[in-house]
Amino acid sequence: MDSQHPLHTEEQLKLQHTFQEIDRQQANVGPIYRGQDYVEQLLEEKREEIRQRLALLGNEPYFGRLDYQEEGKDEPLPLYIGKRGMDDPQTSKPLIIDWRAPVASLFYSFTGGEAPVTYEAPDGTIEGQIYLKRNLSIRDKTLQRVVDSYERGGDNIGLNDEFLLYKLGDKKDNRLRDIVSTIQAEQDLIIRAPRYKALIIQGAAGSGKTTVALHRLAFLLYQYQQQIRAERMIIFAPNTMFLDYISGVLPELGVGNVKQTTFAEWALDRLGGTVRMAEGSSEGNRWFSLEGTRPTIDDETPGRLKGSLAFKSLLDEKLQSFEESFLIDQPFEAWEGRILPSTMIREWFEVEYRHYPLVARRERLTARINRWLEMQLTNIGDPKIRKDKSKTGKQRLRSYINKLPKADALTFYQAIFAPGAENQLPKKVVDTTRAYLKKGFAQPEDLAALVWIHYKLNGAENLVFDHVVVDEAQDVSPFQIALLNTFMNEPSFTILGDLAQGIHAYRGVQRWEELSSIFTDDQNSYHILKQSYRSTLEIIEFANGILPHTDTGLPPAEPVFRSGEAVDVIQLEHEKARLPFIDTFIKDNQERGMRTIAIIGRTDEECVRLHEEMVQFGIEANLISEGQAQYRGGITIVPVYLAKGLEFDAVLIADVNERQYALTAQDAKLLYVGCTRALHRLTLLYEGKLTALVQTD
Ligand SMILES: Nc1ncnc2c1ncn2[C@@H]1O[C@H](COP(=O)(O)OP(=O)(O)OP(=O)(O)O)[C@@H](O)[C@H]1O
Repeated sequence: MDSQHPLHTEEQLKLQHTFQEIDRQQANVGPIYRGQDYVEQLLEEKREEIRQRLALLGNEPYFGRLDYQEEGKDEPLPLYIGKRGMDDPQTSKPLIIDWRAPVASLFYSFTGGEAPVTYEAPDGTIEGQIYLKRNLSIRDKTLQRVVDSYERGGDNIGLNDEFLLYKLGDKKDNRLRDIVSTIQAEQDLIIRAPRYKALIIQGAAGSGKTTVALHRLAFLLYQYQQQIRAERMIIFAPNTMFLDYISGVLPELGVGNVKQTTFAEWALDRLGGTVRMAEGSSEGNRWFSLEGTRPTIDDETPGRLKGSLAFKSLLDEKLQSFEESFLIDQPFEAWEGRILPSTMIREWFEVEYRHYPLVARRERLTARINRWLEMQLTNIGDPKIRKDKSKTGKQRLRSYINKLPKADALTFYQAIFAPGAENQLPKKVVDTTRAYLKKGFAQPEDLAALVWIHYKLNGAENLVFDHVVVDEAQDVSPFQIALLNTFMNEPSFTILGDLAQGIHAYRGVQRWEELSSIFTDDQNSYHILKQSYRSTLEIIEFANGILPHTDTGLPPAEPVFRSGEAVDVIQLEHEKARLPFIDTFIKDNQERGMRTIAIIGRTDEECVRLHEEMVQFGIEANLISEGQAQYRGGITIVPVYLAKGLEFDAVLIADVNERQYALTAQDAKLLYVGCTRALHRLTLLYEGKLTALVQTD
């Protein structure tokens, strides 16, 4: 809509008034309090919250308008919807409605037509009519764009997608962004789903899974503000660089203090420094290298096996028999003739302290025997004899307790893999695990088991989750989810992933049932997101061609109708042509306004080599390697297995010959991940014979 249009002027005026109101309210908040008075400090916390809310509104007060007439009211009212709400202090009427408020759900669920609409409010279902749905884009305090996606009585053809397409056409920087202004109905259902559910979401690449999960957290905090605390919510993501990439979304939504971590970091923290990770446990070397023979993946693959619920049951059995045989069947003899019978010791241990975890029971038992000993000593009149007996008694108590087995997670876990241990586990897994455990190291796939044992032996520290988000959940194991579930009174999970991107199949799940089986039927809630928002129609259709080779049986992703350029698959005449091609690709895309450009390689080694060659050629780029903590954006070289979760305006897959991407499900998943990283442009290069995963006709 052009800026001279009367509606533009109307909205311009409304915006000016809104900014004046925000300024007025900001001026009224009052000065910052830095004193020691407790009540004042509490008030200051509230004031600070208001300051932050108004600051957020000061950038972009709202993004949508819905003209809505509630049943029984005389006329429609314009509702302005923003990231946070703001009331008129005089009338207490809302000037801006928080996008998470019940009535705002209409903005997302409404897709046209003149039929009455309903939404769920705390008091029940509310019915009404919609007259107008308008998107407003405000940047740098100015109104940039006004798009009506519905007007009652109008023809409304094609209007619905216009604003979404305008947003999707944006070029990206190095951060994932919020999507409050264009959340789609299928996404909104997930965001607003009830709290006590284990939501499992299978979503196509680019369907907004990560984004939706973050918006869901913001929603839960709003909806259950009296019951849920941000500090007790946690997001698990695959690596620290990905965490950096998504770290902007929650603050943009005005949410702070939600812990964002990787499973390994969290697990090592729980184990309190008692376990170290083995050198060379890097996944790039183990699973994605092209050197040597490619490992096969089955139920005896260490990650699959140690992540299974069957392995957890095996540990539970071992833990139980450990507990049952924990005590030694011997009385405690403090000194000659002064005996505490073993039946008494067993009574204390098995009855009185039964509810404590093993480590605490051991401590309590020690203290109890010690108290018994002190009692015996008080009966001795002669101080010298008493001193002697005390010395002997304490020494004997120490050695008695030392005979009880050591109850720490690593020692227990080592015993599972000790020679001769009967554990029905495959010999190969037992041998390799024993070798590195002996040196005090663990591999990533041991962490769930170690934390579980630690928790069983020591009891849960004071750790309760109000909600857990697990992103890229196709890569996590049932054992990990079952473990996290023990830190909740009732399951409250958002578990999101895409089996077609299950490149870590050696430790992840192959079917969602592996995770849903942890929960009861009424706790489970399964959703599918088919629509893909990230890429152009051409890129999605191209990637859909690879999908059948992933052997996941998943349906093709559905594109939003955003057409771009054709995907190029280009054969190089000679290796020497590669660098000049990359150079031109980068420059060409930069000229077209692309901000993030990725050159995706197959392995770590290939990317390191390519990076060196590019530097020599005079092309500056950021090389991404495993363990990296930051994602910088700009021009990136990245091995395909680390590109998962990220996105780039333009992508060049550096070599797609048949050796790099063989006709296997695992390679198909890798190539699918690579292709679906691109928003606007995708090119594949190869030398020699093209991979059979790609069809050109
Ligand atoms: N409703 C929407 N409006 C605008 N943009 C959207 C919407 N949904 C998703 N997007 C955009 O699509 C892109 C993909 O989102 P996101 O990374 O959350 O998807 P994903 O399903 O986690 O992808 P992947 O499985 O490939 O990691 C992002 O740029 C996001 O901003």
